[in-house]
Amino acid sequence: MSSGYDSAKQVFADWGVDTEAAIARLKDIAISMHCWQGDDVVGFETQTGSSGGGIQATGNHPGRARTPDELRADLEFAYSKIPGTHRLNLHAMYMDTDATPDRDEIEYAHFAPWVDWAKAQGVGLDFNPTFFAHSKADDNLTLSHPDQGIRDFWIEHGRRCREIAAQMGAALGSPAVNNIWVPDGYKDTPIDRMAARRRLEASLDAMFADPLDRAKMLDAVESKLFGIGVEACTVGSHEFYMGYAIRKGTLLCLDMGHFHPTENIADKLSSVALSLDEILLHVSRPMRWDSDHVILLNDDILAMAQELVTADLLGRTHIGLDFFDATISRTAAWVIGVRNMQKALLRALCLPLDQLRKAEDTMDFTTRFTLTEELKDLPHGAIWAEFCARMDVPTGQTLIRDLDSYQASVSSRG
Ligand SMILES: C[C@H](O)[C@H](O)[C@@H](O)C(=O)CO
Ligand SMILES: [Mn+2]
Repeated sequence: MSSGYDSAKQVFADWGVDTEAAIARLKDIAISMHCWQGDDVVGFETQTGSSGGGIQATGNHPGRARTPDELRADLEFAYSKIPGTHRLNLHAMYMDTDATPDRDEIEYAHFAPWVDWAKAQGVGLDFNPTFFAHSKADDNLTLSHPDQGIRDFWIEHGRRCREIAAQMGAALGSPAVNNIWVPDGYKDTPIDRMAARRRLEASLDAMFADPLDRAKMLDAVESKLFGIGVEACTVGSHEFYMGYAIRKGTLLCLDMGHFHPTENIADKLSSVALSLDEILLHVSRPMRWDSDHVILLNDDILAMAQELVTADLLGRTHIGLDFFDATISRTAAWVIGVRNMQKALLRALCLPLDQLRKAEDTMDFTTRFTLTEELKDLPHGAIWAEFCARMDVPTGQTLIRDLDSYQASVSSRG
């Protein structure tokens, strides 16, 4: 234990905060790190279409993972610099097989190498059907397409992904969240939004028709405000999916990049949690038209972590990340992004909640205000450094050197 931690621990203790309890709690929070930051959302299929689904990684920083083995090596490096044990969020387009199944033909065997790897690494897996980057998604319509044949193709893809996720969860002893995001929408104002939304609802119902064991997999649905090419209407809007998730008992995925820029996503947690058992987060950072910048330790992330703690939602929220930046080291993006989420959680876990609640409950807003501002001066960095030291991961300049040297080792990739 460092003397820096000793004195910081005492500072927090003087505020009534037990930093040992905070560290112990943080150690057990698994964050689902998304595979797609590692290769700019390209995937390992041979069959693709022109549709990017309105999402796009920009930049040409060297070192993009081109194979499952390269991606796994990068992931292993990233996990080795992140304190704790975490999860991997895999997309269906990242199958690892010599076969070339179309999306409506995929099977668990095509992902078995990922499960073997996850078992060896001690990480859990989450999963996502891929409803974009395919010729049958080129209209930016999939589950809500007017053509029944196209809808059936994607329903079959979704069904298979649920089965695959359930097998992953069974193999790893922890339920895999299977998250549905479809790019469906219209560039210009549609005449019949209701028809499109009825089609999406019917397709989801067909996909979810077989109940699967919640100990093995959990269904989640993800809304979006707009994307490139679907500026006028997104069929799977927030209201659509919130209603759907409540009625059908699925998880609702709140992606922080999928709302109007002035909306406070942290504020939504306590509202939706009253009507939902579990929530999935895609922690992200929107900027202008993009919904997926790498997360900073900024006010939005701090607020999100604070809500998870103060509303007691950590036990029923699955924290996933969703960003992709190809202008910087992809492994550094993962490491710094996950660590930022953890730092935000640590700060939230180190709040003197009793004092803050008491001030609010007694309408003493001056004290609440004074407390929140004075607390910003507490030595959070020393608690974080101690956590990293105990978990045997570097901080500061050592971390930067490690990130740089790994990046140098992958820079020659073509
Ligand atoms: C690749 C992911 O499925 C995707 O980012 C989705 O979660 C999303 O947020 C689309 O904007
Ligand atoms: Mn997302």
